[in-house]
Amino acid sequence: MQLFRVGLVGAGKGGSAIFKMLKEVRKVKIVGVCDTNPNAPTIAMAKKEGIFVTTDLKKLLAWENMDVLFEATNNSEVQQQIDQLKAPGTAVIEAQAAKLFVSLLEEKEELLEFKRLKGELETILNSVQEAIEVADNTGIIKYVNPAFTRVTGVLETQRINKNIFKVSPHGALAQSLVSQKPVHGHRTKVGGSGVEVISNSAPILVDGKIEGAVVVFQPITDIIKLMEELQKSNTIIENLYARIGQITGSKYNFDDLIGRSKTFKATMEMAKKSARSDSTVLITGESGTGKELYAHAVHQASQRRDKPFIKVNCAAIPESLLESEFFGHEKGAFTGAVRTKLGKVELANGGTLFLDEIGDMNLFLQAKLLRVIQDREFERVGGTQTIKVNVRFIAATNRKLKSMVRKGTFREDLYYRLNVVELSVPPLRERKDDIPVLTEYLIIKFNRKLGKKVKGVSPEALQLLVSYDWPGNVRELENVLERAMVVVEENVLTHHQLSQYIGQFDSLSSNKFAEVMPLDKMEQIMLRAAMARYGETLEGKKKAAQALNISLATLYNKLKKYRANLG
Ligand SMILES: Nc1ncnc2c1ncn2[C@@H]1O[C@H](COP(=O)(O)OP(=O)(O)OP(=O)(O)O)[C@@H](O)[C@H]1O
Repeated sequence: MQLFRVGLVGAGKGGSAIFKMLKEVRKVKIVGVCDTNPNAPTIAMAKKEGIFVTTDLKKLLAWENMDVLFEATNNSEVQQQIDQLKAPGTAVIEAQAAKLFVSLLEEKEELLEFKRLKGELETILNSVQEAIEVADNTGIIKYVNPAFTRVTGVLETQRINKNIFKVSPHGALAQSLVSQKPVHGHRTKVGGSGVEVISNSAPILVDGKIEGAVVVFQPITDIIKLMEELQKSNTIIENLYARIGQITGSKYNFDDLIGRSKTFKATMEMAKKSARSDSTVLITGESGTGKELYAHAVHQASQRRDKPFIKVNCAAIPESLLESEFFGHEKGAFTGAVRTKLGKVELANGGTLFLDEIGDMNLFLQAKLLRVIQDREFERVGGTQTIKVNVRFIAATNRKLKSMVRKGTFREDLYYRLNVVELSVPPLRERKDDIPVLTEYLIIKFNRKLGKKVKGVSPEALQLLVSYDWPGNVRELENVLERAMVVVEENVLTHHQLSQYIGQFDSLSSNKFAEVMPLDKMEQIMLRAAMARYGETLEGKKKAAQALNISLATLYNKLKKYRANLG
């Protein structure tokens, strides 16, 4: 900013008034004050401000680059001296004209400030994405910004000087002019363009008097359409989540777990305790001991009972699909990913994720699972967005995870993350007291399923069941009883009937084949053994197919072929 360098001669009353006036002007710098009286009032004021003061006029006039000199002595001798000695570029202004000089300076400054503001405002108005339109208090349109034309397709020349009450009588701008109040979120079509917009307007009030109004608007066709679509999608998602909760809720509760032995009761106690917390649970135990049943029951008794219970069988899913099965994938993440798919982790949000056969999970996925358990967040395959979830984890395995950790096939950190609460389900041979009650319970269950009226087992039959070791645990007991009940005519199961089915698992698994037999017979025996071991459910068949190293489809074909013989 260019400063006017001024000097003052005469520091009396008049000089003092000029001094004060000049101090208020931003563009003025007082370079010196002169008075023959060193005690004149302005001399003290100037000294205080660090301004040069002198009693010798020559010294003040020696300032070369002084633009203006104010003469406030009213002394003609002094005036003459000034005329003789001042630098040629210095203008002399008498005290009476000081006020005029200052107001001219101020006006100039205001003009410059106005120009600057106008420039700023123009830049803002030109660069905003929203359309802006201004009308005066009679409704004549005075201004539209470039975005107005971009949004509406109406040229500035077609709009300026039109009357808003004619071109957009129902718009927000017209409303604000009439009501002298702001209008918010007004949805309308811009007159003459048909473009749907959402607008906000406000009156322009100067000293309480309406001078016009301004409206700012955006095209809403796209925004609203997208919002409506989004709202629809959100409703669908909410409904689907509710449906997932209903469909995937756990099927069993603690009442479905039968037993009376001490070991059974201790396991139940532990399981019930874990249901009251939200900790991760690792259920261990041999195949068929009821690990999955416990997982369902823990979820069912927990706070999460109304939320999904999602099961992943880590052994049944091909390794290549496991990651996407777990975490889902984005559309186009890989060939065949035609749409975005939610993974089991996401589906289980709010509820429980049951990781069955966790010992069969590969190391790569173990690392990914660890992150979800630790941070409760993950990304879909092919996705970049981090998704947060609130999931409780329950894992189960019949493998010895600790020795897998030692061998390096199971991550130690994951093992400890999973094993917050360990629920170890003992094999049936270690809780033989449970066999009579389980038998009773299963007979009732199969009576219902098969439409039979079996009352129980004979004392010898019970003796047989209790003395047997049940390598396939409760599942094997279930299979033996069901097979016997399918064919039984009487209402009591005998030793003879049960002994036909009992032990198949044992003899087959201990590989006691002495005789040579036709291969198709051997195949039948193996099929029967696999079905006895894994059960007739879809899960069981999947496991059987895996154990036999054939596809599920082949298993179904073979079962169909040998159905008559398999009984
Ligand atoms: N205490 C029990 N009371 C009633 N039924 C039981 C009990 N324990 C197991 N079962 C039944 O035994 C069968 C096998 O149980 P489950 O599938 O839970 O075993 P698992 O330990 O998960 O087996 P795997 O390791 O092979 O997956 C199921 O039909 C289940 O209902």
